[in-house]
Amino acid sequence: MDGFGVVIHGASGRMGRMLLRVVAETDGMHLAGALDAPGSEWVGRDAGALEPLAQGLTVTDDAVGAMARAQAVIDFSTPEASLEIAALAAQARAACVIGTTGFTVEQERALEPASRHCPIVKAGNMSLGVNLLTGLVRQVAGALPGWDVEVVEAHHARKVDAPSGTALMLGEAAAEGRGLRLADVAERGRDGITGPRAEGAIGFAVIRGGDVVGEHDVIFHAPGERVVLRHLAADRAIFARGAARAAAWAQGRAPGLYGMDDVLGLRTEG
Ligand SMILES: NC(=O)C1=CN([C@@H]2O[C@H](COP(=O)(O)OP(=O)(O)OC[C@H]3O[C@@H](n4cnc5c(N)ncnc54)[C@H](OP(=O)(O)O)[C@@H]3O)[C@@H](O)[C@H]2O)C=CC1
Ligand SMILES: O=C(O)C1=N[C@H](C(=O)O)C[C@H](O)C1
Repeated sequence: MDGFGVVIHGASGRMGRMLLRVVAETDGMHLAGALDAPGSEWVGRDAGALEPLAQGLTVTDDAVGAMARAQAVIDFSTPEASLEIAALAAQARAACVIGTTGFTVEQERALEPASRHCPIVKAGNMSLGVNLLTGLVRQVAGALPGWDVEVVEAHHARKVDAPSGTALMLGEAAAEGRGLRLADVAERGRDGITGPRAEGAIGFAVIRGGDVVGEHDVIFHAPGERVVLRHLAADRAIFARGAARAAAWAQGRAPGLYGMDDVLGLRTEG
C-alpha cells in the first residue's frame, strides 16, 4: 500500500464521501479506515457503497482500532465527535486534521491537551482560495479603517451551524487587520428595532437553501462606494484536497495546533 494511512472520520457524510475518493486518489497516502457514528446504518457495510474507490474497506465505529492502523485522521463530523477523535489521535501520536465547524469557545479550548501530543491542523475552510482571501481581507480591513465590514455567506439547506466557519475566519481576519478581537465587534444577528449600525462593527448575514456548496462575500462599505471580496465554492473536492494536503504536511510535524495558513505557507507574522 502506498504511503501513510489515513482514517476518514464522518465517512458517510457529504465531506466524508468526498474524502474517501480524494485520499484514495492521492499519491503518498492510502485509506486506512472509514469511521462513522456509533449506531450509523453504514457501520459494518462496505465503504464502496459510499465511494467506489473505497471498495474493500468496511465502515466501522471502532475508533480505537482504526486509529491503531493509521498515521493520520481527517475529521469532518460534529464538534463533539471531533474532540473525541482528537484525543484518540493524541494517544496514537497520529496527525489530526479537523475541518468540522461550529465549535464553541470552550470546545476550541478543549483541543489544547490533544495538541500537546500530536499535530492538529484545524481550519473552518481548507480551500486554497479562501485561505488566500483571508490574507486579502486582513490587508483591506487595515487599509480601510473607517469602512463598515459585512460578511455574507450562503450554504445548502442541510448545514447546521451559523455563521459558517469560513465567515468567522474572514471576520477574524478583518478584526485582526484593525488590531481588534472579533468577539468585541461582531454583530451576529439583527432582528426587530436594532438601532443604527454600531461604529466599527463587523456584521454577519446568513443565507440557507438548496444545494449551495459555499459562498462568501466580505463587503467594505463607505459613503458612495463598496469593495467586495468574494469566494464561490462549486465542488467539495476543493476542501477535501486541502485536508489531504494538511494530513501530508503534518507527517513528522511537532505536536501543536496549526492552521491552513501554516500548511500553505501563508502565515504572516505580527
Ligand atoms: N473546513 C472545511 O473546509 C469544511 C468544513 N465543513 C464542515 O464539516 C462538517 C461536516 O460537514 P458535512 O460533511 O457536510 O456534514 P454531514 O452531516 O454530511 O456529515 C457528518 C458526518 O459525521 C458523522 N458523525 C456524526 N457523529 C459522529 C461520531 N460520533 N463519530 C463519527 N462520525 C460521526 C455523521 O454520521 P451520521 O449521519 O450517522 O450522524 C456524518 O456521516 C461540518 O461542520 C461542516 O461545516 C464542510 C465542508 C468544508
Ligand atoms: O457545511 C458546509 O458545507 C461548509 N462548511 C464550512 C464552513 O462552515 O464554512 C466550509 C464550506 O463553506 C462548506
